Parts: sequence; structure tokens; C-alpha cells
Amino acid sequence: MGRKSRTDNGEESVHIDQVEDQSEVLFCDFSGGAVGHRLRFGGGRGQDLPKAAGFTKGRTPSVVDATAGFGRDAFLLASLGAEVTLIERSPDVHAMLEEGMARAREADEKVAQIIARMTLLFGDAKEILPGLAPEVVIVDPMHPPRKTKALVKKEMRVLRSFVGADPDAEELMKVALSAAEKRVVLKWPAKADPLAGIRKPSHQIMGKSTRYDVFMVG
Ligand SMILES: C[S@@+](CC[C@H](N)C(=O)[O-])C[C@H]1O[C@@H](n2cnc3c(N)ncnc32)[C@H](O)[C@@H]1O
Repeated sequence: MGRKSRTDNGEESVHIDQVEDQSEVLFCDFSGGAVGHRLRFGGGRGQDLPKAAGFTKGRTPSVVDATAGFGRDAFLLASLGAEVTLIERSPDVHAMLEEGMARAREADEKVAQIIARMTLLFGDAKEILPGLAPEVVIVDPMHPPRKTKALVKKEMRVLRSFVGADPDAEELMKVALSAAEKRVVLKWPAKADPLAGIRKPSHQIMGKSTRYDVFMVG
């Protein structure tokens, strides 16, 4: 996002309005890096997210990831055999995902099979979810600022510079709770206060830095 102006000597220059981390590009890579590593060495259905989403040895639910972001959670669940619909409302992030998925389809046969189970939608999940009747909804809004000084991972800082905070997370959770047929999983920082205005979770799965609040419905 740039704004043009004239310098003292009359030359045109471009000012970057949102300097923060927008100098960095949004990029998603489904076949290398952290995602590829998790695919090769991850703990399968024993990982916290699939457990929270109700994946068992014999059961693979259909999932809507209402907050797609980098698509990593969706990719993990699709790698375990689930059909996953991803919803993203930021045009920049949606474009990044679309490109990342297209690249991954070309890169590697195994990864392409996983991507084939992922359907990406553009828009606000609060409007789209009620028309989908999903078994399981995953909600992972931008997390509240940390109470500690621990630095947020760079890629999340870059993402935040594009999408900002998600102040309507409570509203999204309410829509998710009425749309899901089986359960809603809220991914939230382990030590953060519960999301205001939402009923208590049915149970929690606690990780080192992340927890999964599981809300059974129906
Ligand atoms: C923390 S990131 C999600 C990261 C994701 N779980 C992953 O594995 O990469 C949150 C994303 O959800 C998107 N988002 C938040 N609220 C949304 C809504 N109501 N509808 C669609 N997208 C939403 C934001 O634009 C942002 O890209």
C-alpha cells in the first residue's frame, strides 16, 4: 500500500503506509518447510488438533476451517484423509493460499492428493458457514496480544500486518456453534483468558503454547 508524494527536489517518491512487516511477502509452502516437515514426521491422529477435532482410528469427520490463514491446520487435517473446506476473508491471504495450493498441486504427487481434498472459499465465514452444515468447524482467529514479552513468530507478525486483529471472533464462534453438527474447536493461546461471551468448552486439549477448546454440539 503506497502513497506518492514529491521530495524537495521534485522527484516522486512512494511512502509505504503500513511499514510494519508488509515489506515481507505472504507466502505459503505446502511441500517444504514446517508443513512438509510435519507431514513427514508429524504424529498423525495423535496430534492435538486432530484429537480435538474428533479424529479417531475409524472416524474422519468433514471439516470447515473458518479461519484459513496459511492453511496449515487445514492441510494437516486433509493429510489425515479429511475433506476440508477453507474460508478466508482477506483478499491478500486468499490469493496467497490459492497460489500456494496451485504450486503444491504441481510440486509433488503425494501433496497434490492432499490438496485435492481441500476446497478454498473466499468470504466471511460468518456468512458462509450457515450454508455448509459442517460436522466440525475449526476457528483460529488472530490471537490477542501476549501478556509476556515472548516474540510472536515472524510469519504471524506478517500475517497480522495484512489482516489486523479479528475483533469479531466472538460473533464467529457463535455462528460456528449454531452451524456445526458435531463440534467446534477454538484454537487459542494456552495462557490467554477464555474468549469473552462464549460458553465454557466441553473440554480442553492443552499444548505448550496453544490450547484447543472443544465445544460439543447437538
Ligand atoms: C491465525 S490465522 C489462522 C491460521 C491457520 N489456522 C493456519 O493453520 O495457518 C487467522 C486467519 O483467519 C482469517 N479470518 C478471521 N476471521 C475470519 C472470518 N470471519 N471469515 C474468514 N476468515 C477469517 C484471518 O483473515 C486470518 O487470515
